[in-house]
Parts: sequence; structure tokens; C-alpha cells
Amino acid sequence: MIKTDTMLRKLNNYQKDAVLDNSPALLLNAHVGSGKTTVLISKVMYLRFVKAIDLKDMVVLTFTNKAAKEIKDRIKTENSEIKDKDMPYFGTFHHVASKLLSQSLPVEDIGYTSDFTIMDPDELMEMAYRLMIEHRFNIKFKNKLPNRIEAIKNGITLYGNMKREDDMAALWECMVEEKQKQNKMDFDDLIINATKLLKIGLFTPKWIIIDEFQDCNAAQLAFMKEMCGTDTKLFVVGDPNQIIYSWRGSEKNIFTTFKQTYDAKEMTLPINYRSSSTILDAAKQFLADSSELEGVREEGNKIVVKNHYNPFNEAKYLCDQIKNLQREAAVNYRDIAIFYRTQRQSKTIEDALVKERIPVEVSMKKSLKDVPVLRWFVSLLKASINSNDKNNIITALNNKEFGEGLSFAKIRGLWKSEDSSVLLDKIIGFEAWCNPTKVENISEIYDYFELDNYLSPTSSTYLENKTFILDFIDSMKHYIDDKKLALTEGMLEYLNSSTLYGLNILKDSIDVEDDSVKLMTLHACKGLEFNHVFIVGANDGLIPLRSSSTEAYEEEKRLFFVGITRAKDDLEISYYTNPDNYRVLEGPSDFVYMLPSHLVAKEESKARLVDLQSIRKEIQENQVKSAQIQESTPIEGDDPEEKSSDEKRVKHEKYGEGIIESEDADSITVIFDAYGSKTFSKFFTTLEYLS
Ligand SMILES: Nc1ncnc2c1ncn2[C@@H]1O[C@H](COP(=O)(O)OP(=O)(O)OP(=O)(O)O)[C@@H](O)[C@H]1O
Repeated sequence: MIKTDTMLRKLNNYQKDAVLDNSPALLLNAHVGSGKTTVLISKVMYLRFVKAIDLKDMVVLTFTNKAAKEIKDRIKTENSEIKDKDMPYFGTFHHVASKLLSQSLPVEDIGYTSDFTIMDPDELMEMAYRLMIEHRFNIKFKNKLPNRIEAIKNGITLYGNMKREDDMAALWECMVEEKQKQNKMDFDDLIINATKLLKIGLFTPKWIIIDEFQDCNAAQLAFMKEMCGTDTKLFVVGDPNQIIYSWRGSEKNIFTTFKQTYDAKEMTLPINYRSSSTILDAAKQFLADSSELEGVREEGNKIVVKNHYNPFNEAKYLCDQIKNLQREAAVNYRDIAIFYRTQRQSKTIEDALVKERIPVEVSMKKSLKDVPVLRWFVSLLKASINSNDKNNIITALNNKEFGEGLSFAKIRGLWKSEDSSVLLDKIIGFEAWCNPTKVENISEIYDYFELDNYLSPTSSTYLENKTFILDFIDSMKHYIDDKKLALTEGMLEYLNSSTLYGLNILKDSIDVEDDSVKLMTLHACKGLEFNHVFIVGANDGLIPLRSSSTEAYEEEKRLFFVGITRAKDDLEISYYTNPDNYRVLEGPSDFVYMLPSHLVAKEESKARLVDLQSIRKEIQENQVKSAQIQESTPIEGDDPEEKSSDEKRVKHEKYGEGIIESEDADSITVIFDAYGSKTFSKFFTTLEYLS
């Protein structure tokens, strides 16, 4: 209570009014750096500790796990008796929807049971390809299957002028049926199914609080609406200037819609506390209307705009600059951040920093697919706790690297008990093994599956793979211990979370407190702040990324605005003369020209090209040595542009050369230069890998 009082005293009048407001619906228009997070946390604390609202009666929806954790941690600090389990509905939309479906809503009514598992987009695609082969569906534009599935889910017809209809509708129907049969929901199903069942009015919290409201999509709005009982109060906070996820379908006029639908009161937080007035004035150039945004800080340093010959030179320069800041101005590494537009830009900078022994942390949303052994292991565990999960049983057995490399035909033989498989016997016997097994013995899972037999102990990757699996098991054990869950129930929850949050489950995303330089994409920097910010690659084709529409270009602008406004004191923006990438134009982009000249100190890079060859060679060698980081599939907070990165070229004896568009355990889709897209079963096709 004392802390809550002190906290309220620290707020300005705009902020305090928002926290104390008791309207049935409030829309808080929070300008950049105006204390949105501060107000959100204060609001929850105020409701709990002053208004005595039970935390279980509050739904607090955030866009990242990290944001929800921050709020929960503050509540726990205020009262140490409060535990995570007392705040079951604090989390991302997917997390809360999944919680409701597994614990409070009658999922049986829609053909599921409460122990359903969650499938990520990769698993969904695997299912699609498998059904396509099994049912011999004729699907056009296979290389665009993810888009086509997304479209059919949303009732949109893609490729309307297609001459001949294909079996897309039948495939989707089959997938819906199969998901139900296997008791699995994909990410969208979580929100859609929860919304469907909420209609019955089974769960009506007293408060619904939403962060980053500007990035909500129609499905999320419907989800919120169905949770509203007659007495439910709504408190939503957002900044229309920071819409950076419209590709996810965020509603264009979401603020107007909300105001009209709920007759909401509107309040504004106009004061930016974060950035120097120079940085704020520069940021304003990227807003259509900046009249309301006020700053309180001094003028500060000019923004440095710098030119580098290429990314290698830049990486070298960044190392020198960071060392200077640390040596001469005693700046902590944790106060420095480097932002780039695409994840693949990170490697050059990271390698250079590591080489110079500068502590660095790269923020990267990695999905399970990024560590193949974990992807396989999670399939194995999912198959073991859900006997209906045909897909994962096949993935676990069929995997050539870690599983038994069994063909479809052989696996079909196993169904009919014509054949036997050690791994399948383990999968089938797992439930019985779990029953007497205690949580503290969960580490024995490794031995139960005799995993050494599957990780090739003589291979160079054995130790690394084994460590990944042991870390995963350890992290799962801690999760189950902390929550005091039964073994299978805990495993199910943990596996579902690992599907939702990817590898971040092993590590609580980026640790801002850790004394290291932070590297991240512009998308990932949302909500953070640093004293010194470097934004690299301000060339056309990167910042902004090449866009096909005015809307996309405007979104690139907002993204750059978000990046600029993370900086408190110093901002440096750089571009390349030779970007080393044919998709990127040399020289500064329009965005650099938009910075008013009186706010800018332009500097030519002093880093010469001496040693360039050796720097380049060294970094490239490191890149080859380190495992290639696959681009992640979109999980909450990810950037779609990151999906199609490295192009792998292959050669087919009949169709000639082409690029791999997609592949899974069984099939591979290649776009051939001369023949277009073709999908093959991996069992029957030999492709020569060219790159
Ligand atoms: N009333 C206040 N007085 C002084 N500083 C404040 C006040 N409110 C917030 N701040 C500071 O302003 C900065 C920005 O606050 P916060 O991160 O909550 O803003 P935000 O609106 O969430 O930002 P963004 O939307 O840009 O992510 C923080 O450093 C915070 O401590």
C-alpha cells in the first residue's frame, strides 16, 4: 500500500487521472515515451491494492510474454505472498485464450478435450503437406500454401483468376477435421475457439486491460468483446503512431471503432519523458500529426548521421565506438543498443563485437525449428503425451537425423502392427512410465527414451544436441516444480508454452539488465529504451524495406519512428555506400533526408578500408563455422519480412535449376527457373544441392 501511494505520487496529472479513472471503458491514447507501461502497471497495482480487486478478476493482455512478466513481477514485489498462479489471466492473447480453453471453457462442445496441444505454423504446414500427399489433393501455388491457408481461414479468395479450381477447400476441410481428431489447435484456433465458447458467457472478468492496443486485430477484438459482461470495465492503452504489425491484420481504425462500440471515454498522455528534444523533434518528422506530443527534456546532442563503406566496415566502426563510449564516458554496455531492419544483418555485427570481447546479446525470436534436435524432441514428447497426435508420431519416427528414418509405408505398417519400432514402443509406453514417475525424476526422460541412441554419439554435434535436450528437460522440470503441477499436466503446459514462445521459453527473452550491448531488429525494440542507440543500414531496401504499397511504406516510417524514439540521449544513424546486397540501394534513404539538417551532425566514416579484406574474411569464416541461423516462423512479435531469407538452389535432372521454396520431413517444393513450382516426395526424388 505504501509503495502504491509513492507510485501514484510519481505520476503526472494525465497519468494519475488515467489510473484513477473508473469509467466503464477508457481509451488511453499514449504518445511515445509518455509512460504507457508506467501507467499500466500503476493501474493494476491501484486496482489490486487500493480497490481490492482480486487479480483473478482481471484479464491483462499484452503483446509479449516479457511485458506480462514485468507487470506480474511488480505486483509480486509489492506483496510477496502473491504468486504467478494468482494472476492466471495476465499474458499474451494466445496464452490467456489457451488458459481459458484448457481450464474454464467447455472445449468438448467443439470436439476437443481440455488436454489439447498447440501446433505452431510449421506443424500446421507439415500436416497440410502430409494430407496433400495422403489424399492426393491437387493444390496450385504450393509454394504459397501458408498464404493460401491464411486466406482460406479468413474467408479470402486468393488468385481469383485461377483458370481451374484446385482442392484447396477440400484440403482445409480435411485439416480442420484432422486437427480435431488429433486434439490440436493452431495459434489462430486458440483465439477463435475461445471466442466461440465465451459466447456462452462463462467467463466475465471485472476488468480487461490491454497493452499496445494499436496492434490488435479483428479476432483479438472479438475475443475481448466476448469476455465483456455487463459490469466488465475496459482499459485499453495504445499509440496509433506505433502501429507496426498491420500485416497481422491489425484494425485500421481500431481507436474509433473502440470508442464507438463501447462509448469509451478518451484520455491522452502527451508528455514524452524519454528523449532529448533533438531526438524527439527528429522523430516528429515521421508523424502525420505531432501537435500533441510534448517533450520535457533538454536539447541534448545532435543526431549523428554516418556513412560506412559496407556492413563489415560498419561493424568494425561500431566496435571502436562502443569501446570509446565505455572507456572515455564510462557508459555501461547495457545502455547501448544497435537496431537493424532484418535479422540477417545481426551476424556481422555480433561476430565483430564478440571478436573484440564486447559483451553482446542478440534478441531473436527463435522458433523450435531453429534447433532441429529440439524440434524433433518436442515432437517426440507431444506424441508421447497425446496418443491421437498422428502428425507428431510420424515426425518423430520419420526424422532421418534423429528418429528412425522410417518411410510412410513402414509407419503405415506399424499402425497395422505388421512391423515394430523401438521408438514407437517408447512413445506408447510413456504414459505408463509417467504414472509412478515423480516430477523430481523427470530428468530420467533422457534415459527412458535412450536418447543417446538417436543423437549419434560419434557425431560432432552430439554434445551440443545433448545439451539442448538436457537444458530443455531441466527448464521443463523447473516449470512443473514452480507451478506444483502433476507430471503430465505440467509437461502439456510446458510443451504448449514452448510452441507459443519458441526457444525463448529456455530464456526469458532479452535481459535488459544484463551488462551487454543489445542487438535487435526494429520490430523487437518496441517498448524498450536505451541511452545510446545506433540504427544501421538506413539505405533504401532496408530502412525502408522495399514496399509494394503506400500503406507498407507508411508502416516502415512508423517502424523507424519507433526505433528513433527508443533513444534517450544519443542517436546515430548510418547507411552504406556499398551495401553488399543487390536488393539494397547505395546511399542514404529518404528517411535520412527527412531528418531536419539543424538536428543532424553529418560525419563521414573515418574507418578506412585498410584491413577490409581480412575483416571480411575473418567474419565470413566465423559465419560459416557457426550454425546457420534459420529465420524464425512468425510467433508473437515477429517480422514477416524475415521469413524468406537464404535461397537454397538445387538441380533436378528433368527440370533443371531452381530455389527451394519450402520443405518438411517428407516433401520438398522447388520453384524451377524454367518450370515454376513443383512438389516432390523426398523419398522418390534426388535433388542436387547447389548452394
Ligand atoms: N511521471 C513521470 N515522471 C518522470 N519520468 C517518467 C514519468 N512517467 C514515465 N517516465 C519515464 O519515461 C520513460 C518512458 O516511460 P514508459 O517506458 O512507461 O513509456 P511508454 O509510453 O511505455 O513508451 P513507449 O510507448 O515509447 O514504449 C521511462 O524512462 C519512464 O521511467
